[in-house]
Amino acid sequence: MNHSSNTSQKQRIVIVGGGTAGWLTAAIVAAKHKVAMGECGLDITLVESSDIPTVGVGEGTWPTMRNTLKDIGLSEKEVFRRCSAAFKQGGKFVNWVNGDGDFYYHPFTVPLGYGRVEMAPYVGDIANFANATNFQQHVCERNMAPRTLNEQEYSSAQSNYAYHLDAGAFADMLRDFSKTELGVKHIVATVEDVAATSNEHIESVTLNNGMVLKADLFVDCSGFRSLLLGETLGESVVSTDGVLFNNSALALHVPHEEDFEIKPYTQATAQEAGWIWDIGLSSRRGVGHVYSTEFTTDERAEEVLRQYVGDKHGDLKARTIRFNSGYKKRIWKGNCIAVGLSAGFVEPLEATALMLIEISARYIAEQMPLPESAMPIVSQRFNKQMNYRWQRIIDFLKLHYIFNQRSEPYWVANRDPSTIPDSLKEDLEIWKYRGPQIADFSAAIELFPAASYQYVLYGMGFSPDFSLQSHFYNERDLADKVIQQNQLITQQKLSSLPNHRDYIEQWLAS
Ligand SMILES: Cc1cc2nc3c(=O)[nH]c(=O)nc-3n(C[C@H](O)[C@H](O)[C@H](O)COP(=O)(O)OP(=O)(O)OC[C@H]3O[C@@H](n4cnc5c(N)ncnc54)[C@H](O)[C@@H]3O)c2cc1C
Repeated sequence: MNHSSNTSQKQRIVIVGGGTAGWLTAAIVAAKHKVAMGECGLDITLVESSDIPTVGVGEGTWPTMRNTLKDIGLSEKEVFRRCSAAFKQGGKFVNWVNGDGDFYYHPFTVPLGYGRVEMAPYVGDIANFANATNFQQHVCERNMAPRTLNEQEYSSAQSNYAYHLDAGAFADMLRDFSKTELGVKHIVATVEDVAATSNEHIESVTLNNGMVLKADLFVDCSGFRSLLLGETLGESVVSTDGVLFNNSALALHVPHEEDFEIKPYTQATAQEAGWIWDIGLSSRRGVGHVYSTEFTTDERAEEVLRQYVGDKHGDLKARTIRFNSGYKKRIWKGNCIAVGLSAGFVEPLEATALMLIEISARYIAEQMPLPESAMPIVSQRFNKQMNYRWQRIIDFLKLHYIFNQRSEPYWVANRDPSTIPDSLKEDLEIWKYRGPQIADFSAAIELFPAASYQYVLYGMGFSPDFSLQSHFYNERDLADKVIQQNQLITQQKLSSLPNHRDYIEQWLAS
């Protein structure tokens, strides 16, 4: 059967892959164009194999996911019900400095006074920056929800927040909603052959049920394999080898203990040759060890993970995932764009992958339908933006490693100056004298604001020498007021916000 014979003036998008990337892309594009109403110029088909499993991890999001889900038309309560979701208000990094129980937070809410007064020079102990300028760390340490039951769903008026979601359930929910509400066509079959007329143009994909699908745009969401962009069009990978060392992960689903709390943040605990993520859902925890096989063995990595979760979970089966850390040089090539793992992957330390999927899908939605003649321009612009974003992500992830004082070979190698990208070295050279400022991140496509860099850098104890510009820092009164105001806001939050688990249970019961 040749679907191209089904002539219409609509442009056809074929998405290969039904993991989170495939379904999020389908949902975002279909919702934006109101495909279900049938009047737009797009036709979207998603084909996924029932024989090739999804990666099944990826449970921490960015705050951007709130608007994404809202725009798709999903009720937040429904998302919580179906995906055993919980709130995420930031990341807590434990043992990243010297491994003796030290920790710092990267909260999602910016420091108080941000954009008005540079607070760092006025905070006595720089490592205490997040605590002195932001309430969210205090709220997280007490396992509180980001809002009260009186507030509307999706309301982030009190605190910026994201989600922890069951990855499998999330893709299933997006699939059901995309099919029933958004007009996305779904084919369960395996792509067996990809016909390309050049290394810039995919003609069609042939499925194991005999169907041949043609499209104006093919979206490669086939996961690490990158069937279309990588295998067929041969696009090369920009590797992060020598900068980010991790290439493996072991993942576990850990049942909750009795009387459990749900942590409203992702905890990343540094280990001898990697780090362990701990993500609280309402139904269980997702726990995994990300590590480098250059510095440890799989057996030792599993031992470390099992020590972390404790003996009582000794019967849980861990799943090993290998990855090549890096990203495709051209993520949109000809009539093929890769979204998700097929476009690239680096260790999930700041949960950047789903956010990049949201950005890519939104870009597709904004550009399509598109005459073929304009595709080279649009793809070139996209590639330029994505290259910049990937480089910024790599720099930001590396930042978490370079001020460690740990003695294990993995950590010593991680702080070796030869492993630090030049772009990050340049930033650090400036920040030595004044710390990261908003103007350093002025690109419209910037991902992490100066606040994120401040939380991580200062949290690790990096203290700029503010003396060269001391004449700028004559706002002690204002800064003291901000610190006092933060204490007041913190007290208000601590006395009004509910416990995270209680909130979810009561909200879902109402
Ligand atoms: C250890 C780890 C932890 C992570 N943690 C986070 C996190 O906390 N936050 C975050 O944002 N991201 C995280 N990620 C990334 C996140 O998991 C992925 O970005 C997300 O799941 C999207 O995956 P995907 O859809 O691209 O690929 P997959 O889930 O692998 O899906 C691939 C799809 O392609 C289909 N397919 C493949 N070949 C064919 C074929 N020939 N024919 C038809 N269909 C085919 C498969 O059936 C499947 O449906 C993590 C990743 C890893 C490895």
